Amino acid sequence: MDLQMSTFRPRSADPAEDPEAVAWLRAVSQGFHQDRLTDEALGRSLQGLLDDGFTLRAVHDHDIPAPADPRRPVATFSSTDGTINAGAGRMLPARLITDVTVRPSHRRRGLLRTMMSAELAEAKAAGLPVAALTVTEGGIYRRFGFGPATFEAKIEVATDSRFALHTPPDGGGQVVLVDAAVLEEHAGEIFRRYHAQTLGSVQRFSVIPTHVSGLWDWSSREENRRVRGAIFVAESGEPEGYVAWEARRDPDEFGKITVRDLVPLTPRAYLALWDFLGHVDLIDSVRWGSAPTEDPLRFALTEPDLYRVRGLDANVWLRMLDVPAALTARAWQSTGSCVLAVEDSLDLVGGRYRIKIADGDAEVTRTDDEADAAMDAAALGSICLGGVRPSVLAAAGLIRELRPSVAASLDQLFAATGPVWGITHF
Ligand SMILES: CC(=O)SCCNC(=O)CCNC(=O)[C@H](O)C(C)(C)COP(=O)(O)OP(=O)(O)OC[C@H]1O[C@@H](n2cnc3c(N)ncnc32)[C@H](O)[C@@H]1OP(=O)(O)O
Repeated sequence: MDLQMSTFRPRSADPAEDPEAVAWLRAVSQGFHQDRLTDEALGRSLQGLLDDGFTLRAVHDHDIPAPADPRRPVATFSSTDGTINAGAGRMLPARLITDVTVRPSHRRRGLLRTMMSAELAEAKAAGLPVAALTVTEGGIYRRFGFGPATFEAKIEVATDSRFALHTPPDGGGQVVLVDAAVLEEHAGEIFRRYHAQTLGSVQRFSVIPTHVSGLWDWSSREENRRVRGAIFVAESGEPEGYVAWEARRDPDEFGKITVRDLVPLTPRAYLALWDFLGHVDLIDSVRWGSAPTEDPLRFALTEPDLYRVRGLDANVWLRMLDVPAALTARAWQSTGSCVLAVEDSLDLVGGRYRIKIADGDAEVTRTDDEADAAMDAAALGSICLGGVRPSVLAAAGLIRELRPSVAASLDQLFAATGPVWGITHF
């Protein structure tokens, strides 16, 4: 095999003018078992990559025998830069990684490792404090120093005649049904405000409003005409949240709603949107895969048993690239200090760090002082936003206490400034 890795940027949204990016996109869709891409899908994908400033990484096998096409990459990878809300409205810059595929004929020969190592080294050199990704399989990325940092609950709520809230929306605002184009128009701005105020949120790519509205479904690469949408409009006339969903129903049976996206800006918008979903006729259950892990809805229901958690998934995995930059970027609420020893098999952030916290800020410096606890880069990625407690990772064997019971004081030190919740998938 004559394998060669390259990086490049898409040049045009016209598939005819960018065969290199087209071959790359075809390889990605093959890797994720998606349908072959039409010209329209290629054009939209290229436009999305251009709009969001993506860099594409590819591995080509120049020795691949005919009739295989040597211009089609055998491995793909892409990245761009975005932000993660790190509390109190502070934004943590992040290298966002996606589109990772390796052709079945070339798997388990180290191509992912080669691409990931190069990407992380380049992101660190470019000054990014962290890298982030969402996973297809949880077993892949810890070895590269990624730890799960934010979580989302898969829930199912029975919406039969028992559905009622303790405090039904009081008339201060209204949920209105909207057409897909109207939902698309508002979804980007509503999410932008959600991102600015929600700890753990990751910036979304520009194609998402079109995707959530169903006007162009990013998975099926065609319009999804089943999607419906509603916006909660406050008394002031300001949109304060939206929900997009798909309903499915067999004749003579009650149907089910699957929420595609639900973005509330206020607690009252959240409850009003749920009150709406809970009272859709001919529907007896609503499923959603991105509920907050501490969900107010469970407590708002007069019959809490209507609320069932079907699963708890990691949303975003974080990889430290610059520990002082990452930890000083987040908001803190306690006072104190600790020394952490960080081990890193990729040699990007290994070492000992003193973390001093006061008045909502951290001062983080390298030190030779004795450490209070030791962990790998992935464990630090998990606890860095406050979405995972250090004592839980200590109990899991992923943080070693070097002073008795230090994990409990690390819990206090690293405590988040609010609920940690992410609803971005990439
Ligand atoms: C951020 C995202 O894009 S998530 C999407 C990930 N992509 C997919 O799921 C698409 C389908 N899968 C694939 O294309 C490939 O199997 C990949 C990309 C997951 C792996 O690519 P490969 O080139 O085979 O991985 P590579 O040979 O570099 O393996 C690196 C290490 O990861 C391990 N690994 C690779 N895939 C997996 C897996 N699915 N589960 C657990 N471990 C894995 C390897 O054993 C190896 O471990 P080691 O170096 O510690 O011994």
